Amino acid sequence: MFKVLTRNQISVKGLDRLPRQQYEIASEFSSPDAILLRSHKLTMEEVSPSVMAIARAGAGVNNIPVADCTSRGIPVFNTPGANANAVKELVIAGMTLGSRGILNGMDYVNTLGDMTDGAEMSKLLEKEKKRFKGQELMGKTLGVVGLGAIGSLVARAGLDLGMDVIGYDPALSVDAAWRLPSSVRRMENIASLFARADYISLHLPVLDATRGLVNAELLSNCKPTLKLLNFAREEIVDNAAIIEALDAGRLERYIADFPAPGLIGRDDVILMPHIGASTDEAEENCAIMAAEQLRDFLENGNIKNSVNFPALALERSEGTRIAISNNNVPKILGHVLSALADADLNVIDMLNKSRDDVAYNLIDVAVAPSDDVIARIRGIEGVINVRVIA
Ligand SMILES: NC(=O)c1ccc[n+]([C@@H]2O[C@H](COP(=O)([O-])OP(=O)(O)OC[C@H]3O[C@@H](n4cnc5c(N)ncnc54)[C@H](O)[C@@H]3O)[C@@H](O)[C@H]2O)c1
Ligand SMILES: O=C(O)CC[C@@H](O)C(=O)O
Repeated sequence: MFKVLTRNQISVKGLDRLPRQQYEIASEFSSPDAILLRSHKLTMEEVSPSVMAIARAGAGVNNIPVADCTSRGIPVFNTPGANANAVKELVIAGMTLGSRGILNGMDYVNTLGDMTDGAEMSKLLEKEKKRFKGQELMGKTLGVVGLGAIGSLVARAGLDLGMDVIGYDPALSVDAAWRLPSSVRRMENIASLFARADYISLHLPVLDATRGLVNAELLSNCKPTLKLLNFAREEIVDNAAIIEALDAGRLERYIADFPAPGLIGRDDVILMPHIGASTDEAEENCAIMAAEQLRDFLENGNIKNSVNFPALALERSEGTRIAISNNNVPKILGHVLSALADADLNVIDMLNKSRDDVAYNLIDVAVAPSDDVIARIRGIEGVINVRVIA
């Protein structure tokens, strides 16, 4: 029986992918095998020694101490693309909310609740509506920073709305480049994008390199009519610089999924309570993907969509599987294979891959290894953890 500790509300459709005959799921366990979470800020103190894997039902993993997990040999999974459409749709809403007097107009209408004369109301609305005039998106330039799962959908939506779309992504994967419409013009640097765009939408992860990326310098070189949308993460923008640019008339509007003190209550700021991925569909997609990835790891040792371990999948063969994480240095696999050979254990199939400082191996042996062999493998210098999968 595997024990899966949940943090946050995880869609039942996802949890149903973990059959209850094999999985216990609860929000309290003293020794869980895995953790399944969303935005909960996880600390290493919460990751007991029994934890073998952590799955994030979502894209961003900045709430998980990934480097510490790597050094403990714990793969961290996420669900790339599973909530991308939900975010894209909210970005489109953000662009229209930022361009038209929709929110103020609705607020105004709600002040008329005491009027009883419909004809009088129509007359008044026709007179007042000029206060809520806005601009169209068609023909404007949309800059997309980060052209991955969400950014590429936003870029495509911009084109569909008749916008010129420019993009910046210094680490674009080959797959993401293939997904991108050819009419999206790639900018050499983020400053060029900021200088040209009427709307900018951020879709990049928080990393050391992206923390505070949108700062006073970038905002000093944009159009004063710029509408900046942040549905990525709060940490990517310098909120003080945003407020300063708005106050100085160097930025027209900030539309974000991350409220913070100082931003709330301003006419030129539209804030949402981190609801980019809050749709039935996205929550289900993320939970299903996270649960399936977790299950394949726990039952077979396979790894898909990990942010710190290599992707690796080996068909199950007869025999017993041994999963080994080790430091990515030479000779460790050789020592492991010697330990197996010395115990007369025949290797049926195996796969070994590395990513940065960590290597991961799946080795299928004909006969179940003894505790002594496993102890010997565990004792090899550089081996992080060893798991026998029946
Ligand atoms: N508001 C929400 O609820 C919500 C929902 C989903 C994702 N997100 C956030 O959006 C981010 C992006 O999600 P995704 O699914 O598109 O991820 P993704 O991994 O598919 O795409 C991220 C892209 O950002 C690029 N990138 C990295 N560093 C960059 C830099 N310095 N400048 C420009 N681009 C850079 C990467 O190369 C990649 O193509 C997530 O990391 C998460 O923080 C927020
Ligand atoms: O789980 C959520 O609601 C937010 C998820 C989102 O921020 C993400 O990074 O995928």
